[in-house]
Amino acid sequence: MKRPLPGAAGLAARVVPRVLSVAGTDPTGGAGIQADLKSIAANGGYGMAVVTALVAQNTRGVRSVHTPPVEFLREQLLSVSDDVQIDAVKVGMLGDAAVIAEVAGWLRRVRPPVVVIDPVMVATSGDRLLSPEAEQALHEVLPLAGLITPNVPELAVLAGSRPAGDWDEVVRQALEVSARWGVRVLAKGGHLDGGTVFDALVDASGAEPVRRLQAPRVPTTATHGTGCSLSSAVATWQVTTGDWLTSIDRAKSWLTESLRHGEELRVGQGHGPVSHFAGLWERGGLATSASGEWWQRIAQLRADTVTDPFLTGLADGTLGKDQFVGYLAQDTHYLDGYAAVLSRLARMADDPVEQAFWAGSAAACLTTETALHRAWGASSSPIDPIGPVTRAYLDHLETATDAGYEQGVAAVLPCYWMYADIGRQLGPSAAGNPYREWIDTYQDSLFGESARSARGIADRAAADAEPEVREQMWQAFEASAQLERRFFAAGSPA
Ligand SMILES: Nc1ncnc2c1ncn2[C@@H]1O[C@H](COP(=O)(O)OP(=O)(O)OP(=O)(O)O)[C@@H](O)[C@H]1O
Ligand SMILES: Cc1ncc(COP(=O)(O)O)c(N)n1
Repeated sequence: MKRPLPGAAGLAARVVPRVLSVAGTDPTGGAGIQADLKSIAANGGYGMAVVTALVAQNTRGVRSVHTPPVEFLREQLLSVSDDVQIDAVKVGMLGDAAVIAEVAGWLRRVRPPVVVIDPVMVATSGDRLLSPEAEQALHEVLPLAGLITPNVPELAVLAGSRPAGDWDEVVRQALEVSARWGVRVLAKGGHLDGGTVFDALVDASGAEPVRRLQAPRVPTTATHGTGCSLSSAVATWQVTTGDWLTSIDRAKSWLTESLRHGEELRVGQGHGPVSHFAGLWERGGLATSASGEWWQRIAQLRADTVTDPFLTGLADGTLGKDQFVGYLAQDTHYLDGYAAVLSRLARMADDPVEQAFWAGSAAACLTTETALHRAWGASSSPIDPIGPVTRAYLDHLETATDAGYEQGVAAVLPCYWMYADIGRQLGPSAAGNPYREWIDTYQDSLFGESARSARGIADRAAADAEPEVREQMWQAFEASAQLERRFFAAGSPA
């Protein structure tokens, strides 16, 4: 079953896959359950974990393994499945035959929609994580998977052969394993040499049995837990994409990026972990978005604004012409004053990009928007006197900007953002709507882009501001949002 892609659903909330890792532990956080939880989160999922074995290990090797009684494993598995709807399961270290039997029984009963099994046998350090007697017991669990992800030595054990020396042999063994166990195989080539790492998705019963993937080999010692991290990422993606090759491709792009940053973590003296969130940190930073929080806090006000009779009348074209012209006259006063404040911000900004943005916005106010007003017969130097709400709004913008650049930036933001949001919510206007041009101006993608830039500037200013100034920014933002709402209400049909 396909679920909508995260982020692709427009206004709908993003679907967060609920992914369970059934695996062993690594107290240094690079492999096993600790890596799985990071990988699931980094790939957009909600991670859960059932521990099969407690492993005293670090980046250099394994000291000892403690396996809790299988009754307790059963309790953990049932605690999750009795309460939570599980979208995907990743199975890692199983350790011994009794654990394999327990997990296989649970999988047969619960039948999670996505199951990825990483047949963990030996750690990167060379230590065994599956007793040799238990290799046979894997027969019971592997066919329950949608995908298994052996590395070169694990594939050889499953194929009953010697470890493959080259890529063709890896693919031959993967075909054999896929046919014998009736399961899809992601054969991983990380253990082979060469500047490119190969992996192959092999399904002996498929129309295209072998699909190859390749990626540049990252020159790094930080490869501890790559297998764990990859299989969890694939399980997470499979919930939303519904296509194994796409899921593997996305997981691998993320893993390659995470491998590139692993050594920066400086964890341990052996094979260190990959940096699961490096890409996210780089793209999103660590700062929370102040504007995002402010936007949430004015949710009710925004809802009241879009349902104001003035705006609903505009949207369906039933608003009286006089009312609209009266509104435009006030808006012309407003835009004059707003452009003056934006020009002040351009002079106050330290950053040349911000200076140019405010100056460009001021110019756009005076040209594009006043042209729209003129087309509607409202004079560019209106005769209608300035109304009390317009006066109050402009006074507020000036006062906020007197207090400082940060406060001024926060005060001008609602005009960008609420208009862009209103334009988006009103949707494409009907062909016969007399107010079509006005609505379309605010739906323009350039307007949305300006709103995003203004937001970015406000967030940067807030991130660097002292708490007291940040609080004043919020107050300036909220007061402007209130005045936006009152501005529309002033134009509403009596
Ligand atoms: N140096 C590297 N550069 C880029 N990709 C790599 C590198 N090492 C491993 N990979 C990729 O990481 C994934 C896991 O590969 P590998 O064959 O090492 O599995 P594994 O042995 O189970 O991992 P682990 O190191 O956790 O035991 C594969 O997709 C592989 O292509
Ligand atoms: C609990 C546990 N599970 C799996 C691995 C394999 O990971 P790697 O081969 O990268 O060390 C591990 N070391 N520990």
